[in-house]
Amino acid sequence: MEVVILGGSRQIGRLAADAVEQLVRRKPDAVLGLATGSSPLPVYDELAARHGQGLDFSQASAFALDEYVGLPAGHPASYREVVRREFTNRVNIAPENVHVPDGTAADIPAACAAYEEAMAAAGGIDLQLLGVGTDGHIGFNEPCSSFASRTRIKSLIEQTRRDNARFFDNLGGVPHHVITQGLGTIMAARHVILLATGAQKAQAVRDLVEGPVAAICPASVLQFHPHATILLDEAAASALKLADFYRHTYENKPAWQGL
Ligand SMILES: N[C@@H]1[C@@H](O)[C@H](O)[C@@H](COP(=O)(O)O)O[C@@H]1O
Repeated sequence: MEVVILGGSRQIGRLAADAVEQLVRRKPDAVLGLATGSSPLPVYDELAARHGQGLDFSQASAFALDEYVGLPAGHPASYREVVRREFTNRVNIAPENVHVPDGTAADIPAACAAYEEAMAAAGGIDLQLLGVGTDGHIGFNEPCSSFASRTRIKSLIEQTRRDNARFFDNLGGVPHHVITQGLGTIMAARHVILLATGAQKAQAVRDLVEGPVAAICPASVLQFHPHATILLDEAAASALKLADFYRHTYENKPAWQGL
């Protein structure tokens, strides 16, 4: 796990975009894993700007992490819409190469299995962007999710529904159920980049980076990932014991090393 502490979300967006750009230039048909929420927005802004300068996504494909169950097609808070609005419509990824779990499926378990199959058929996720919930969730894998889990239906805890109510008219509009890639699915991505900003994430960041690996903090499973990068601002890093060590390590890293 590499922890990088940066000045703010612009810098975080640029560094994550550098990793995406290097991947897409090296492997034009790269498979990207997309997160929603506020944390990845600076990355998408930066990638949209770079697309304007010629960065080509025409052969790339993308898989979203998760989706609410039961929102009508076109609902502005559905992740299918968010992914389209915030990223894929702003670059030249072919619409048929953009995948989001089907939260309207009549047969949810079958839709989840089909999603796993589509990821496998695409060759697996090359680079997975992640945010983190204040309770340590990644995707919508709430505390005590199985580390071996694959894409499936989950229930949201109230804290997550409250955190996400800002995207809906009111708390009552936030679905109770979601489809999410499992922790096992996320762990199969070849590189994961988790982004966190703000003091409200400091405890979750401390737990995931320096706490014991425990299902009560689902993101802590990333300590077992062979290539996990954690990009933080100062506020999100404020509870880390070894913050100075992470700064020193990153500042003294050979320039060719990349993320
Ligand atoms: N399902 C998403 C997560 O993928 C995201 O990481 C989290 C944090 O969101 P934010 O980045 O807005 O804090 O929100 C939602 O619950």
